[in-house]
Amino acid sequence: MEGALQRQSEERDSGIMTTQPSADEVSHLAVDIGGSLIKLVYSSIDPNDGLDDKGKKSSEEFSRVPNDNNDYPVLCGRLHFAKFETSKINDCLEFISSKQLHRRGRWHHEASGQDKDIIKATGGGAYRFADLFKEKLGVSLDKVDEMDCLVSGVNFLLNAVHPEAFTYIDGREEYVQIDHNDLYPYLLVNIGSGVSMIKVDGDGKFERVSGTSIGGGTFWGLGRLLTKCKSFDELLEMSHNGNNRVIDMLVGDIYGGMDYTKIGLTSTAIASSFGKAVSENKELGDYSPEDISRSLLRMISNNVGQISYLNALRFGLKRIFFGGFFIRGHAYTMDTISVAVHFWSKGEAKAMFLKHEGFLGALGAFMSYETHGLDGKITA
Ligand SMILES: Nc1ncnc2c1ncn2[C@@H]1O[C@H](COP(=O)(O)OP(=O)(O)O)[C@@H](O)[C@H]1O
Ligand SMILES: CC(C)(COP(=O)(O)O)[C@@H](O)C(=O)NCCC(=O)O
Repeated sequence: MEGALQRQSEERDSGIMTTQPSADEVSHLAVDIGGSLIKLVYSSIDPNDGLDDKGKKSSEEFSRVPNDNNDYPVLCGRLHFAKFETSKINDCLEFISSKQLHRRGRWHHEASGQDKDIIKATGGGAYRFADLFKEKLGVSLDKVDEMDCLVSGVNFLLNAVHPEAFTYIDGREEYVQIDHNDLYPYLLVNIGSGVSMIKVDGDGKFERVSGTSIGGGTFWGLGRLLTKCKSFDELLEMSHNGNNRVIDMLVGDIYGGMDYTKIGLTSTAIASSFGKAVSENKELGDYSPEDISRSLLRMISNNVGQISYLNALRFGLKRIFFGGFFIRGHAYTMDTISVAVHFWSKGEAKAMFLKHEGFLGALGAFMSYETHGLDGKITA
């Protein structure tokens, strides 16, 4: 599959994809309504669909073929992904309505009328916005647990999609060959608005072992307040050009430019995030938004990396998969998390990232059509 899905999904911030299946071809829609973003996953059956005007793939094909009875399992055809800001839920509803994604097409003529008006939904918004979906689209949300969805989403990706997981070391993405016989246990760290850490022992076998409220929402919320930037992408973009050393207090700042070798800290290690702002007689406006964004991104990525490692250590886990839209395939974020995991584990644990990072929950909800057998099979 060409490029990272992250890049494809960025093109879809407006919710507009290059090609759309017709309503007749849409088979299933699932939504994950989080604290910051709504994620949609829907499938279409037409094999020609999903190609943009340049003939490139704009969505992902999952090649489950009809079974012996000539039935199509839910997860067949082409999957489409879209996302919206949760604060713009009306745009999302408009998108679903204009594409008739909630009206399953000709493949579902045999599904009962009641089943047709139900869509699988996960995330807190499945509760918060249930009435709105009913009012605006006339559909009921069949709620699926968020943690269940994250785990089934990631297990599906790790087992069925290659390449999916990759490491990010010294500025290089390297895809990881997953050994299906040696996948479990692992730690899944989902960095959404907040952060959940889940020890996964198998299909449907997991425990949420920890979490932190210092996550993607913190980066975006604090960043917006401190830099006055207008979008998450702008904030992330600014971090590219920033220098965290302007604001962060380094070990060298405290130790007169020296390393603190005895406890393994180099002079360039951050001793205190944002710590320099205390000792300098400067106001917020004296710092560049780029430097602020860089320090903030580094602080949060480092913190998540460190807590993740500590939880991996707690349970003797060597592999940590990071998901959630905070990552956004962003080089500096992945680098900071990788370095934190490497540093704290002394190279024992490995940070891995996922191409479909932000769609784990939505994919899990999508797959629950199959698991829960809402209408299970589609007769061709
Ligand atoms: N376009 C965007 N708008 C807002 N936040 C974004 C955007 N893209 C990435 N993010 C980041 O992703 C986080 C949300 O990640 P996500 O996995 O969707 O979590 P949630 O389910 O809580 O919405 C935000 O808190 C922010 O850090
Ligand atoms: C409550 C949540 C599961 C909601 O998921 P999200 O919308 O952030 O993806 C998540 O924000 C979280 O795990 N927060 C951390 C709470 C804590 O453990 O302190």
